Amino acid sequence: KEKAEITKEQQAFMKVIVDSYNRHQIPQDVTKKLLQEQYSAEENFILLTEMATSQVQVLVEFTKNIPGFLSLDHEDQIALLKGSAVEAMFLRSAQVLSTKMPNGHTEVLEERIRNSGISEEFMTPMFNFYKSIGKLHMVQEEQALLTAVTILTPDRPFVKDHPAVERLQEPMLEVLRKLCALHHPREPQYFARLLGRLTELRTLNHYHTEMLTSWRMNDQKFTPLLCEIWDVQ
Ligand SMILES: N#Cc1ccccc1NC(=O)[C@H](C1CCCCC1)n1c(-c2ccc(Cl)cc2)nc2cc(F)c(F)cc21
Repeated sequence: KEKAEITKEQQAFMKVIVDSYNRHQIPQDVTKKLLQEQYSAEENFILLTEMATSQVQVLVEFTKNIPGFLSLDHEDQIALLKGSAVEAMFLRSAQVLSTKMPNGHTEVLEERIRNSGISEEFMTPMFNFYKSIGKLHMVQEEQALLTAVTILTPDRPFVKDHPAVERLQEPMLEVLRKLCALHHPREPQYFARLLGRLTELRTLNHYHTEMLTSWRMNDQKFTPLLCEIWDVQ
């Protein structure tokens, strides 16, 4: 019995994460802009760097609210942020695309992204991921916790104190497991499928530098923050 129930302290813990996730939302202006008109590859790239830059700032604020994160070794805090920023961006983008929109909007949005300037070869892996996230119909709490679980991945490059990160990730995974059972009672494998998406997310990590440098335009410009976070320039 007690295995399934979300305890009082887990509820409080989850509230901190979900409130912070909701508070640190980028206004959905990216979808409004993309739905308004088809931009050139140059304009889309600038929009991407703007969105990605504010996404990193939002990610830092969200991460600071994860209970225990600020008591980690400072260099490990940086390593976790650097290691998860791209995945958090694709996870956020997938969640934006899987948001319920008026009829036809999702198709237009997809079309605009397909023609945004990204090289053809990356479309399939990217949209496969977006589709697989969409099919999960995650509730907001699951989205927030999945993002937190992604950030607190112990085996990121340069993380020194793995056990300390695992100790933070474990309670997160426990609450997420209970949430999945609660919101998807008829899908006992839902939690496992959710975590499987994190593996797919890592493969996108692998593509992202090429996605940016092969954007259909010459000499892409990056903000200093993105040069830090993305392995570019
Ligand atoms: N960055 C970022 C970010 C942060 C918060 C919310 C959405 C974000 N995504 C974005 O802005 C980009 C836009 C930027 C303009 C040109 C077309 C893509 N994006 C990406 C996409 C991110 C990266 C890389 Cl290499 C390729 C694609 N997949 C999207 C899916 C969506 F449904 C969506 F609306 C936007 C999406």
